[in-house]
Amino acid sequence: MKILVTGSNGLLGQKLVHQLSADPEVELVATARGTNRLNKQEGYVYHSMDISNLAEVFAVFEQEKPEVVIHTAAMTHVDQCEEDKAGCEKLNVEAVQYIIAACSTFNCHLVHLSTDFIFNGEEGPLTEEAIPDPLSFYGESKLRAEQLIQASTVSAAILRTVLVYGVAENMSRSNIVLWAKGALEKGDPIKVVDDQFRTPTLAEDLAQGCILAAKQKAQGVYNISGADFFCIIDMVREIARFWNLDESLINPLDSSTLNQAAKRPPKTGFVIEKAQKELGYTPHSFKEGLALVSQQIEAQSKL
Ligand SMILES: NC(=O)C1=CN([C@@H]2O[C@H](COP(=O)(O)OP(=O)(O)OC[C@H]3O[C@@H](n4cnc5c(N)ncnc54)[C@H](OP(=O)(O)O)[C@@H]3O)[C@@H](O)[C@H]2O)C=CC1
Ligand SMILES: Cc1cn([C@H]2C[C@H](O)[C@@H](COP(=O)(O)OP(=O)(O)O[C@H]3O[C@@H](C)C(=O)[C@@H](O)[C@H]3O)O2)c(=O)[nH]c1=O
Repeated sequence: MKILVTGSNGLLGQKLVHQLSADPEVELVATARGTNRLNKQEGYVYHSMDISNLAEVFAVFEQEKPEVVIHTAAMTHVDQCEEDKAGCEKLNVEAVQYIIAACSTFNCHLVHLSTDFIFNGEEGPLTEEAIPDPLSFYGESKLRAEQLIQASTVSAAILRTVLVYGVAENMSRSNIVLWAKGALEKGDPIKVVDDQFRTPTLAEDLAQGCILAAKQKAQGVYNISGADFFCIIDMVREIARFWNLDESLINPLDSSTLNQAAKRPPKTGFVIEKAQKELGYTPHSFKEGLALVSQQIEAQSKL
């Protein structure tokens, strides 16, 4: 099966490249904007592909004719989306229309990535049937992308995920596990919200969910996240305990005092039973996820 991945330099994109390039059933085409930033460059084909350039998207699809595309690329800095709405619209909505058009022309199945930020966070954990009501422009853009896919005739799965964490190379965006670990190791006091609730997702688990959906050409909406539901401050305390760091450096904070440009939903998190039953999705526990991250950090430090 030939699978094309967009955004292969990103956190999820990198995990997909590592898993799919080692899979004998898969012929992998990795694409990202500009150069390939991964150290591993064997076992797959790479094309520079800017998802906001319709001609480039069509040229790559024409040349490669993939059977499935896993569309991970997006503007993922939530505050940047609020401050640059036109840029966000271009990447998170218009570019999705280009991917839909390419899938339709080349008869390609689409696996699309979406988010818990399409919800208002009044209650959680949420099932696939929960009613969207985004609080931020990022959430709104991702919801409109979902609606474009649902209104199209392409064969597609929409995978919604939550607060992804993990280690990758040359990352353009950090994540809470690396951020909290880094600060606590330096002995810096940190302020952590005690009014947001999530089911954090190990990047490797999300990649597994994408690959299961791709191979089965799953259709419809699936929640793909971790199974452990946390208040963010408790999650950070767990990070401190895992690496034997000083928990007294963690101070509670009310979200409203963070002064972020975009509002975050207070309580999300997902019920993942549908993905477990229908796709065979088997996420790690948060503790197992931290153990994997720890091994990867050690391996990186030996390079
Ligand atoms: N991270 C999270 O917590 C969550 C993520 N998601 C969704 O999951 C998906 C994957 O996220 P994740 O891997 O964590 O995010 P990253 O920010 O790590 O990766 C996104 C990638 O998209 C690339 N990109 C941006 N613009 C373009 C473009 N014009 N053409 C091609 N590539 C482009 C970026 O490239 P570059 O590196 O060059 O900037 C980046 O590598 C996204 O769709 C996101 O909305 C959903 C919920 C939670
Ligand atoms: C900056 C900061 C964040 N936090 C908390 C708030 C939040 O719950 C968590 C992560 O905050 P960030 O601003 O890094 O990430 P954030 O933009 O909230 O993460 C989101 O990313 C997008 C792409 C998604 O789709 C979502 O699923 C979501 O997880 O850390 C603190 O507690 N203290 C802080 O100083």
